[in-house]
Amino acid sequence: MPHTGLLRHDQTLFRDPDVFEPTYLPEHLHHRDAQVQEIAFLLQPALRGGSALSAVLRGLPGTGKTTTVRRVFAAITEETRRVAPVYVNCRHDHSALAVYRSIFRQVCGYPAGRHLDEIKQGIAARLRDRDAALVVCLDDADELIVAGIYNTILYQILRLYEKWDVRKAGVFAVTSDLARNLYAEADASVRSVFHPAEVNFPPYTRAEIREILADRVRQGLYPRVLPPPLLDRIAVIAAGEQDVRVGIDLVRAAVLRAEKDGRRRVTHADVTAAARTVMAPGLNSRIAALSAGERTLLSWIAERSSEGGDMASGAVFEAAQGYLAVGKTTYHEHLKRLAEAGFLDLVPRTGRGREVRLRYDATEVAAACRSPDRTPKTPDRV
Ligand SMILES: Nc1ncnc2c1ncn2[C@@H]1O[C@H](COP(=O)(O)OP(=O)(O)OP(=O)(O)O)[C@@H](O)[C@H]1O
Repeated sequence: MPHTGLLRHDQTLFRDPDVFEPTYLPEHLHHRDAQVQEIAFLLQPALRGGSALSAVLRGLPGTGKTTTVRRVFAAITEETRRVAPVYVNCRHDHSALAVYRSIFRQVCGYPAGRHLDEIKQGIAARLRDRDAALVVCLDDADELIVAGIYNTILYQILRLYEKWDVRKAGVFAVTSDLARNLYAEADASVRSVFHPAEVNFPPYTRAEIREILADRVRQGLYPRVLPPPLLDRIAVIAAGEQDVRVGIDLVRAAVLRAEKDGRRRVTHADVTAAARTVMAPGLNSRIAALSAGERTLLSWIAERSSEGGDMASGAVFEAAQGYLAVGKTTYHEHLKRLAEAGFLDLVPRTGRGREVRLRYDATEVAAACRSPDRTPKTPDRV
């Protein structure tokens, strides 16, 4: 791509647009060595010809659970046929038939028929032929709980060996809901065969997110399209959201905006506008879900924060007295709820008390509090 003048309509800033797609599997997995090792360790017995082990994988959205499992599964598939790793997205496949059809397609290599028993029989026959142990990753397994089939699916997969004379299967149940205990959700008959190890995926730090994004930018964009300070800014926003996916979406949206205007470089304004479209819908609907009291307090905190006021929790309470009719207990309950809902952090201070720190741009929050059902208006800055 030439580097002078405006972009022609047939030119693009994307060297490889696929790397910004949700289904893209990155070549290099950053900062997940410990988790890769734990999963590889759990697969060892099956690789040596024994039973597969199970695990529960936990971590907030965008902490790399899916990517890590898919990377390890891809490596196994290249290496051996003694383990049959299968990935099921339970958001898409949340009926028993859909789950088994997905398993069948991946184990057998062609689409399944319509009858559940025949599908299970087909899976078992292929596993026996290959002398392979089945390992099923149930991503977003919570969806199976909601659909009321979590226990049935686990029970049937984990006891497949009894009925069909195959090696014992393993299940990797994945959740991004940290309040959910996928082991406790299993009933007694399942727990007698489900002894999952727990693999945790902590949120990435800002520096880690920046590194992941820098890698993606190097692969997906032409040089100099995204200036480093803007990449820093995007990493800060994504780290605030504790979700690398937000960063990837922001890069793509900002570059598309520059491309649409025929420019060769992303600007601050592009990132601001991208942040509005990528994050505002979520912010608005979450603010709309707050109680009136919580929303009023959040709006007050946003205004105080944008004016540069003292954000010590006690100072915020004192200052709010002339404005909000809340007692201390209610104030602390509201604060706790706002922190749990991810709008702010309560950061311990040296000395006493805690500091109230907004996770979002204060102007965005104040605007969204005023009209939670509409996209907030923000000045053109990042
Ligand atoms: N360590 C990493 N290295 C490179 N890319 C990563 C890494 N972790 C996450 N990503 C990228 O971030 C995005 C989100 O990752 P992923 O889907 O694996 O997260 P998740 O924890 O499964 O999220 P969810 O719970 O919402 O399904 C993907 O585009 C993925 O490629």
